[in-house]
Amino acid sequence: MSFTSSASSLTMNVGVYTDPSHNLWIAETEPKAEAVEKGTSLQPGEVTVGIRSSGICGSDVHFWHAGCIGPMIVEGNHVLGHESAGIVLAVHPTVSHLKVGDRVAVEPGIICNACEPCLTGRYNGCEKMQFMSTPPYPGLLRRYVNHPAIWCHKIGNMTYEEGSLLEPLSVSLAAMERSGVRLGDPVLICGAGPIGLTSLLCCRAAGAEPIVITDIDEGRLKIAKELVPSIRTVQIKRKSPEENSKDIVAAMNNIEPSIAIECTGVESSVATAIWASKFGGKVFVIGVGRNECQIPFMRLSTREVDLQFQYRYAHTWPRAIRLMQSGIIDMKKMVTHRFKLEEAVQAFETAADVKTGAIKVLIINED
Ligand SMILES: NC(=O)c1ccc[n+]([C@@H]2O[C@H](COP(=O)([O-])OP(=O)(O)OC[C@H]3O[C@@H](n4cnc5c(N)ncnc54)[C@H](O)[C@@H]3O)[C@@H](O)[C@H]2O)c1
Ligand SMILES: OC[C@H](O)C(O)[C@@H](O)CO
Repeated sequence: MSFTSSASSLTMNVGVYTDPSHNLWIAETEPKAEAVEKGTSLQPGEVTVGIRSSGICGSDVHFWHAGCIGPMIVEGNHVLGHESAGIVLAVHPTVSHLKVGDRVAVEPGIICNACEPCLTGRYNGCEKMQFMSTPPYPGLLRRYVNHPAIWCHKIGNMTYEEGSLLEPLSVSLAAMERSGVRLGDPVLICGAGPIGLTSLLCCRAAGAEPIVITDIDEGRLKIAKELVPSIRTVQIKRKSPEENSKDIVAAMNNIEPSIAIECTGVESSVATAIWASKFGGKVFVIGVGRNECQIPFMRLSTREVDLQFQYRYAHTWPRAIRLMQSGIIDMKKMVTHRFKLEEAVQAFETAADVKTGAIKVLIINED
Protein backbone atom coordinates (compact mmCIF):
# COMPACT_ATOMS: atom_id res chain seq x y z
CA MET A 1 0.00 0.00 0.00
CA SER A 2 1.24 3.46 -0.72
CA PHE A 3 0.03 6.98 -0.11
CA THR A 4 -1.93 8.39 -3.07
CA SER A 5 -2.21 12.06 -3.91
CA SER A 6 -3.11 14.44 -6.69
CA ALA A 7 -1.52 17.25 -4.76
CA SER A 8 1.35 19.10 -6.36
CA SER A 9 2.32 22.78 -6.15
CA LEU A 10 -0.40 23.53 -3.65
CA THR A 11 -1.15 27.06 -2.50
CA MET A 12 -0.27 27.92 1.11
CA ASN A 13 -2.83 26.48 3.53
CA VAL A 14 -4.67 29.26 5.36
CA GLY A 15 -7.45 29.23 7.95
CA VAL A 16 -9.98 31.72 9.33
CA TYR A 17 -9.07 32.43 12.95
CA THR A 18 -10.63 34.13 15.92
CA ASP A 19 -9.28 34.61 19.47
CA PRO A 20 -10.46 35.60 22.97
CA SER A 21 -10.04 39.29 22.03
CA HIS A 22 -12.65 38.88 19.25
CA ASN A 23 -10.22 39.42 16.39
CA LEU A 24 -10.91 37.72 13.08
CA TRP A 25 -8.15 37.10 10.55
CA ILE A 26 -6.72 34.75 7.94
CA ALA A 27 -3.32 33.14 8.50
CA GLU A 28 -1.28 30.08 7.65
CA THR A 29 -2.52 26.90 9.24
CA GLU A 30 -2.06 23.11 9.45
CA PRO A 31 -1.51 20.93 7.53
CA LYS A 32 1.20 22.77 5.61
CA ALA A 33 0.89 22.57 1.81
CA GLU A 34 4.29 20.80 1.51
CA ALA A 35 3.21 18.13 4.00
CA VAL A 36 -0.01 17.58 2.05
CA GLU A 37 2.01 17.21 -1.16
CA LYS A 38 4.35 14.65 0.44
CA GLY A 39 1.56 12.91 2.39
CA THR A 40 3.58 13.21 5.59
CA SER A 41 0.80 14.86 7.60
CA LEU A 42 -1.77 12.07 7.22
CA GLN A 43 -2.53 9.73 10.13
CA PRO A 44 -3.86 6.20 9.53
CA GLY A 45 -7.48 6.36 8.42
CA GLU A 46 -7.27 9.95 7.22
CA VAL A 47 -7.68 11.75 3.92
CA THR A 48 -6.80 15.31 2.97
CA VAL A 49 -9.81 17.26 1.77
CA GLY A 50 -9.37 20.37 -0.37
CA ILE A 51 -12.24 22.40 1.06
CA ARG A 52 -14.33 23.99 -1.72
CA SER A 53 -17.38 25.41 0.03
CA SER A 54 -18.11 26.23 3.68
CA GLY A 55 -21.16 27.79 5.29
CA ILE A 56 -20.86 30.28 8.13
CA CYS A 57 -22.96 29.09 11.07
CA GLY A 58 -24.42 31.37 13.75
CA SER A 59 -22.14 29.55 16.19
CA ASP A 60 -19.05 30.68 14.22
CA VAL A 61 -20.22 34.29 14.54
CA HIS A 62 -20.93 33.69 18.22
CA PHE A 63 -17.46 32.25 18.91
CA TRP A 64 -16.04 35.38 17.23
CA HIS A 65 -18.31 37.98 18.93
CA ALA A 66 -18.93 36.40 22.35
CA GLY A 67 -15.86 34.16 22.62
CA CYS A 68 -17.97 31.26 23.85
CA ILE A 69 -21.15 29.25 23.56
CA GLY A 70 -22.06 28.13 27.08
CA PRO A 71 -19.15 25.99 28.31
CA MET A 72 -17.37 26.03 24.91
CA ILE A 73 -14.81 28.82 25.29
CA VAL A 74 -12.31 30.24 22.78
CA GLU A 75 -9.03 30.17 24.69
CA GLY A 76 -6.37 30.75 22.05
CA ASN A 77 -6.08 31.33 18.31
CA HIS A 78 -8.93 29.26 16.96
CA VAL A 79 -9.99 28.24 13.43
CA LEU A 80 -13.75 28.46 12.74
CA GLY A 81 -16.15 26.55 10.47
CA HIS A 82 -17.92 23.18 10.49
CA GLU A 83 -20.16 23.23 7.39
CA SER A 84 -17.88 22.12 4.54
CA ALA A 85 -17.54 20.03 1.41
CA GLY A 86 -14.60 19.49 -0.91
CA ILE A 87 -12.45 17.15 -2.96
CA VAL A 88 -10.19 14.36 -1.70
CA LEU A 89 -6.60 15.36 -2.49
CA ALA A 90 -4.66 12.64 -0.68
CA VAL A 91 -5.43 9.28 0.90
CA HIS A 92 -3.54 7.39 3.62
CA PRO A 93 -2.70 3.82 2.54
CA THR A 94 -4.99 2.43 5.29
CA VAL A 95 -8.06 4.00 3.63
CA SER A 96 -9.81 1.85 1.05
CA HIS A 97 -13.26 3.37 0.49
CA LEU A 98 -12.18 6.83 -0.70
CA LYS A 99 -9.87 7.76 -3.52
CA VAL A 100 -8.24 10.91 -4.78
CA GLY A 101 -10.79 13.01 -6.67
CA ASP A 102 -13.82 11.86 -4.65
CA ARG A 103 -16.19 14.71 -3.79
CA VAL A 104 -17.16 14.61 -0.12
CA ALA A 105 -18.98 16.46 2.63
CA VAL A 106 -17.19 16.55 5.95
CA GLU A 107 -19.10 15.44 9.04
CA PRO A 108 -17.29 17.57 11.62
CA GLY A 109 -17.46 15.45 14.77
CA ILE A 110 -14.86 12.78 15.56
CA ILE A 111 -16.10 10.42 18.24
CA CYS A 112 -14.34 8.18 20.78
CA ASN A 113 -16.10 5.00 19.64
CA ALA A 114 -15.91 3.55 23.14
CA CYS A 115 -18.51 5.28 25.34
CA GLU A 116 -22.15 4.29 25.77
CA PRO A 117 -23.58 6.94 23.37
CA CYS A 118 -21.06 5.90 20.70
CA LEU A 119 -21.68 2.18 21.19
CA THR A 120 -25.46 2.58 21.18
CA GLY A 121 -25.60 4.68 18.02
CA ARG A 122 -26.27 8.05 19.63
CA TYR A 123 -22.77 9.32 19.07
CA ASN A 124 -23.80 12.98 19.31
CA GLY A 125 -23.75 12.31 23.07
CA CYS A 126 -20.05 11.38 23.06
CA GLU A 127 -18.37 13.51 25.72
CA LYS A 128 -15.00 13.04 24.07
CA MET A 129 -16.31 14.27 20.70
CA GLN A 130 -13.76 16.36 18.83
CA PHE A 131 -16.13 18.68 16.99
CA MET A 132 -14.31 20.77 14.40
CA SER A 133 -14.62 24.49 15.32
CA THR A 134 -15.73 23.86 18.90
CA PRO A 135 -12.71 24.90 20.98
CA PRO A 136 -10.09 23.55 21.24
CA TYR A 137 -10.57 21.67 17.94
CA PRO A 138 -9.75 23.74 14.84
CA GLY A 139 -12.55 24.18 12.35
CA LEU A 140 -12.88 23.45 8.65
CA LEU A 141 -12.55 26.99 7.30
CA ARG A 142 -9.19 26.14 5.81
CA ARG A 143 -7.91 25.39 2.32
CA TYR A 144 -6.85 21.83 3.26
CA VAL A 145 -8.06 19.68 6.13
CA ASN A 146 -6.95 16.20 7.24
CA HIS A 147 -10.00 14.28 8.45
CA PRO A 148 -10.89 10.63 9.19
CA ALA A 149 -12.18 9.07 5.98
CA ILE A 150 -15.16 7.53 7.79
CA TRP A 151 -16.46 11.04 8.48
CA CYS A 152 -16.18 12.13 4.85
CA HIS A 153 -19.38 11.31 2.97
CA LYS A 154 -19.38 10.97 -0.82
CA ILE A 155 -21.77 13.50 -2.37
CA GLY A 156 -21.88 12.15 -5.93
CA ASN A 157 -22.85 14.81 -8.44
CA MET A 158 -24.17 17.27 -5.87
CA THR A 159 -22.45 20.67 -5.97
CA TYR A 160 -19.92 21.53 -3.28
CA GLU A 161 -22.26 24.34 -2.21
CA GLU A 162 -25.04 21.83 -1.60
CA GLY A 163 -22.55 19.55 0.13
CA SER A 164 -21.73 22.32 2.59
CA LEU A 165 -25.45 22.71 3.41
CA LEU A 166 -25.70 19.09 4.59
CA GLU A 167 -24.56 20.05 8.09
CA PRO A 168 -27.46 22.42 8.93
CA LEU A 169 -29.81 19.99 7.17
CA SER A 170 -28.48 17.29 9.50
CA VAL A 171 -29.50 19.36 12.52
CA SER A 172 -33.07 19.62 11.26
CA LEU A 173 -33.21 15.95 10.25
CA ALA A 174 -32.19 14.91 13.75
CA ALA A 175 -35.02 17.08 15.06
CA MET A 176 -37.50 15.59 12.60
CA GLU A 177 -36.62 12.10 13.70
CA ARG A 178 -36.92 12.69 17.44
CA SER A 179 -39.81 15.19 17.40
CA GLY A 180 -41.87 12.75 15.34
CA VAL A 181 -43.55 15.22 12.95
CA ARG A 182 -46.17 13.32 10.90
CA LEU A 183 -48.36 13.90 7.87
CA GLY A 184 -51.07 16.43 8.73
CA ASP A 185 -49.57 17.56 12.04
CA PRO A 186 -50.14 21.25 12.82
CA VAL A 187 -46.58 22.49 13.38
CA LEU A 188 -45.17 25.72 14.75
CA ILE A 189 -41.59 26.70 13.90
CA CYS A 190 -40.10 29.44 16.06
CA GLY A 191 -37.38 31.48 14.33
CA ALA A 192 -36.75 31.86 10.60
CA GLY A 193 -32.94 31.73 10.64
CA PRO A 194 -31.10 29.01 8.68
CA ILE A 195 -32.11 26.28 11.14
CA GLY A 196 -35.76 27.41 11.32
CA LEU A 197 -35.95 27.66 7.51
CA THR A 198 -34.31 24.24 7.05
CA SER A 199 -36.75 22.78 9.57
CA LEU A 200 -39.54 24.46 7.64
CA LEU A 201 -38.46 22.73 4.41
CA CYS A 202 -38.30 19.41 6.28
CA CYS A 203 -41.74 19.84 7.87
CA ARG A 204 -43.25 20.75 4.51
CA ALA A 205 -41.63 17.70 2.90
CA ALA A 206 -42.95 15.54 5.77
CA GLY A 207 -46.51 16.76 5.11
CA ALA A 208 -47.13 18.87 8.21
CA GLU A 209 -50.19 21.11 7.81
CA PRO A 210 -50.80 23.84 8.75
CA ILE A 211 -47.33 25.24 9.38
CA VAL A 212 -46.76 28.59 11.08
CA ILE A 213 -43.30 30.12 11.35
CA THR A 214 -42.44 33.06 13.63
CA ASP A 215 -39.68 35.62 13.80
CA ILE A 216 -39.21 39.13 15.16
CA ASP A 217 -37.71 40.15 11.81
CA GLU A 218 -40.09 40.83 8.93
CA GLY A 219 -37.37 40.24 6.31
CA ARG A 220 -36.75 36.69 7.52
CA LEU A 221 -40.49 35.92 7.49
CA LYS A 222 -40.63 37.21 3.89
CA ILE A 223 -37.88 34.75 2.94
CA ALA A 224 -39.76 31.92 4.69
CA LYS A 225 -42.86 32.74 2.64
CA GLU A 226 -40.81 32.81 -0.57
CA LEU A 227 -39.33 29.40 0.25
CA VAL A 228 -42.69 27.80 1.09
CA PRO A 229 -45.58 30.01 -0.12
CA SER A 230 -48.28 27.88 1.55
CA ILE A 231 -47.12 28.56 5.11
CA ARG A 232 -48.37 31.26 7.45
CA THR A 233 -46.09 33.70 9.20
CA VAL A 234 -46.43 35.48 12.53
CA GLN A 235 -44.23 38.37 13.52
CA ILE A 236 -43.48 38.16 17.24
CA LYS A 237 -44.24 41.46 18.97
CA ARG A 238 -43.11 43.02 22.24
CA LYS A 239 -45.89 41.46 24.28
CA SER A 240 -46.16 38.50 26.60
CA PRO A 241 -45.51 34.96 25.34
CA GLU A 242 -49.13 34.16 26.18
CA GLU A 243 -50.36 37.03 23.98
CA ASN A 244 -48.01 36.10 21.13
CA SER A 245 -49.21 32.49 21.36
CA LYS A 246 -52.79 33.67 20.69
CA ASP A 247 -51.64 35.24 17.40
CA ILE A 248 -50.02 31.94 16.45
CA VAL A 249 -53.12 29.87 17.17
CA ALA A 250 -55.25 32.41 15.29
CA ALA A 251 -52.91 32.14 12.28
CA MET A 252 -53.48 28.37 12.38
CA ASN A 253 -57.26 28.89 12.10
CA ASN A 254 -57.61 28.20 15.81
CA ILE A 255 -55.74 24.90 15.68
CA GLU A 256 -53.15 24.53 18.42
CA PRO A 257 -49.83 23.09 17.21
CA SER A 258 -49.14 19.50 18.22
CA ILE A 259 -45.40 20.05 17.74
CA ALA A 260 -43.46 23.30 18.09
CA ILE A 261 -39.89 23.23 16.77
CA GLU A 262 -38.04 25.95 18.61
CA CYS A 263 -35.14 27.36 16.56
CA THR A 264 -34.13 30.52 18.46
CA GLY A 265 -33.02 29.46 21.95
CA VAL A 266 -34.56 32.72 23.20
CA GLU A 267 -36.36 32.33 26.54
CA SER A 268 -39.52 34.23 25.53
CA SER A 269 -39.77 32.22 22.31
CA VAL A 270 -39.57 28.91 24.19
CA ALA A 271 -42.30 30.26 26.49
CA THR A 272 -44.43 31.30 23.50
CA ALA A 273 -44.12 27.81 22.03
CA ILE A 274 -45.20 26.28 25.34
CA TRP A 275 -48.24 28.59 25.58
CA ALA A 276 -49.26 27.82 22.00
CA SER A 277 -49.02 24.00 22.19
CA LYS A 278 -52.07 21.78 22.44
CA PHE A 279 -52.81 19.50 25.37
CA GLY A 280 -50.41 16.55 24.99
CA GLY A 281 -48.30 18.46 22.46
CA LYS A 282 -44.54 18.77 22.29
CA VAL A 283 -42.07 21.65 22.28
CA PHE A 284 -38.89 20.46 20.63
CA VAL A 285 -35.97 22.81 21.25
CA ILE A 286 -33.08 23.03 18.79
CA GLY A 287 -32.10 26.59 19.73
CA VAL A 288 -29.39 27.09 22.31
CA GLY A 289 -29.42 29.95 24.79
CA ARG A 290 -28.54 31.00 28.29
CA ASN A 291 -27.35 28.47 30.83
CA GLU A 292 -30.55 28.97 32.85
CA CYS A 293 -33.96 29.93 31.59
CA GLN A 294 -37.45 30.54 33.06
CA ILE A 295 -40.27 28.55 31.53
CA PRO A 296 -44.06 28.42 32.14
CA PHE A 297 -43.75 25.31 34.29
CA MET A 298 -47.40 24.98 35.26
CA ARG A 299 -48.59 25.46 31.69
CA LEU A 300 -46.38 22.51 30.71
CA SER A 301 -47.76 20.55 33.62
CA THR A 302 -51.49 21.21 33.24
CA ARG A 303 -51.36 20.69 29.48
CA GLU A 304 -49.05 17.65 29.57
CA VAL A 305 -46.76 19.34 27.04
CA ASP A 306 -43.49 17.48 26.53
CA LEU A 307 -40.33 19.57 26.42
CA GLN A 308 -37.56 17.89 24.44
CA PHE A 309 -34.12 18.98 23.24
CA GLN A 310 -31.69 18.18 20.43
CA TYR A 311 -27.90 18.34 20.43
CA ARG A 312 -26.32 18.06 16.98
CA TYR A 313 -27.08 14.78 15.16
CA ALA A 314 -26.13 11.16 14.52
CA HIS A 315 -26.36 9.14 11.28
CA THR A 316 -28.02 11.97 9.39
CA TRP A 317 -25.59 12.46 6.49
CA PRO A 318 -26.74 9.57 4.23
CA ARG A 319 -30.36 10.66 4.69
CA ALA A 320 -29.48 14.32 4.08
CA ILE A 321 -27.58 13.41 0.90
CA ARG A 322 -30.56 11.44 -0.46
CA LEU A 323 -32.96 14.28 0.28
CA MET A 324 -30.72 16.90 -1.30
CA GLN A 325 -29.84 14.79 -4.36
CA SER A 326 -33.47 13.95 -5.04
CA GLY A 327 -34.50 17.59 -4.75
CA ILE A 328 -36.98 16.76 -1.96
CA ILE A 329 -35.10 19.30 0.14
CA ASP A 330 -33.74 22.24 -1.84
CA MET A 331 -31.73 24.61 0.32
CA LYS A 332 -30.07 26.52 -2.52
CA LYS A 333 -32.41 29.50 -2.16
CA MET A 334 -31.13 29.99 1.38
CA VAL A 335 -27.69 30.95 0.05
CA THR A 336 -27.76 34.75 -0.03
CA HIS A 337 -24.04 35.59 -0.22
CA ARG A 338 -20.82 34.02 -1.53
CA PHE A 339 -17.26 35.14 -0.76
CA LYS A 340 -13.79 33.88 -1.56
CA LEU A 341 -11.65 32.45 1.24
CA GLU A 342 -9.46 35.57 1.03
CA GLU A 343 -12.61 37.66 1.73
CA ALA A 344 -13.53 35.72 4.87
CA VAL A 345 -13.57 38.77 7.15
CA GLN A 346 -16.10 40.48 4.88
CA ALA A 347 -18.07 37.23 4.75
CA PHE A 348 -18.28 37.10 8.56
CA GLU A 349 -19.23 40.79 8.79
CA THR A 350 -22.04 40.13 6.31
CA ALA A 351 -23.24 37.03 8.18
CA ALA A 352 -23.23 38.94 11.47
CA ASP A 353 -25.22 41.96 10.25
CA VAL A 354 -28.98 41.36 10.05
CA LYS A 355 -29.33 44.45 7.81
CA THR A 356 -27.51 42.64 4.98
CA GLY A 357 -30.44 40.21 4.67
CA ALA A 358 -27.97 37.32 4.93
CA ILE A 359 -29.35 33.85 5.58
CA LYS A 360 -26.59 31.45 4.54
CA VAL A 361 -23.23 32.98 3.69
CA LEU A 362 -20.82 30.65 1.88
CA ILE A 363 -17.05 30.86 1.60
CA ILE A 364 -15.98 29.38 -1.71
CA ASN A 365 -12.46 28.21 -2.49
CA GLU A 366 -11.73 27.23 -6.07
CA ASP A 367 -8.01 26.36 -5.70
N1 LIG B 1 -28.99 22.03 19.09
C1 LIG B 1 -28.10 22.02 18.10
O1 LIG B 1 -27.41 21.02 17.86
C2 LIG B 1 -27.95 23.21 17.26
C3 LIG B 1 -27.31 23.14 16.01
C4 LIG B 1 -27.24 24.29 15.21
C5 LIG B 1 -27.79 25.47 15.67
N2 LIG B 1 -28.35 25.49 16.91
C6 LIG B 1 -28.98 26.71 17.44
O2 LIG B 1 -30.23 26.87 16.80
C7 LIG B 1 -30.59 28.25 16.82
C8 LIG B 1 -30.95 28.69 15.41
O3 LIG B 1 -29.81 28.70 14.57
P1 LIG B 1 -29.76 29.72 13.33
O4 LIG B 1 -28.47 29.48 12.67
O5 LIG B 1 -31.01 29.62 12.55
O6 LIG B 1 -29.70 31.10 14.17
P2 LIG B 1 -30.12 32.58 13.78
O7 LIG B 1 -29.69 33.42 14.92
O8 LIG B 1 -29.68 32.91 12.40
O9 LIG B 1 -31.72 32.56 13.74
C9 LIG B 1 -32.53 32.74 14.85
C10 LIG B 1 -33.76 33.51 14.40
O10 LIG B 1 -34.60 33.67 15.54
C11 LIG B 1 -35.18 34.96 15.46
N3 LIG B 1 -35.67 35.34 16.79
C12 LIG B 1 -35.00 35.94 17.80
N4 LIG B 1 -35.83 36.13 18.84
C13 LIG B 1 -37.02 35.61 18.49
C14 LIG B 1 -38.28 35.50 19.16
N5 LIG B 1 -38.46 35.95 20.39
N6 LIG B 1 -39.30 34.90 18.50
C15 LIG B 1 -39.14 34.44 17.23
N7 LIG B 1 -37.98 34.54 16.55
C16 LIG B 1 -36.94 35.12 17.18
C17 LIG B 1 -34.07 35.83 14.92
O11 LIG B 1 -34.57 37.04 14.37
C18 LIG B 1 -33.44 34.91 13.87
O12 LIG B 1 -34.03 35.10 12.59
C19 LIG B 1 -29.40 28.97 17.43
O13 LIG B 1 -29.65 29.11 18.83
C20 LIG B 1 -28.26 28.01 17.19
O14 LIG B 1 -27.19 28.19 18.06
C21 LIG B 1 -28.46 24.41 17.69
O1 LIG C 1 -24.52 22.25 14.10
C1 LIG C 1 -23.64 22.11 15.11
C2 LIG C 1 -23.68 23.31 16.02
O2 LIG C 1 -23.61 24.51 15.33
C3 LIG C 1 -22.62 23.19 17.06
O3 LIG C 1 -23.06 22.28 18.02
C4 LIG C 1 -22.29 24.49 17.71
O4 LIG C 1 -23.47 25.10 18.15
C5 LIG C 1 -21.31 24.37 18.84
O5 LIG C 1 -20.27 23.55 18.53
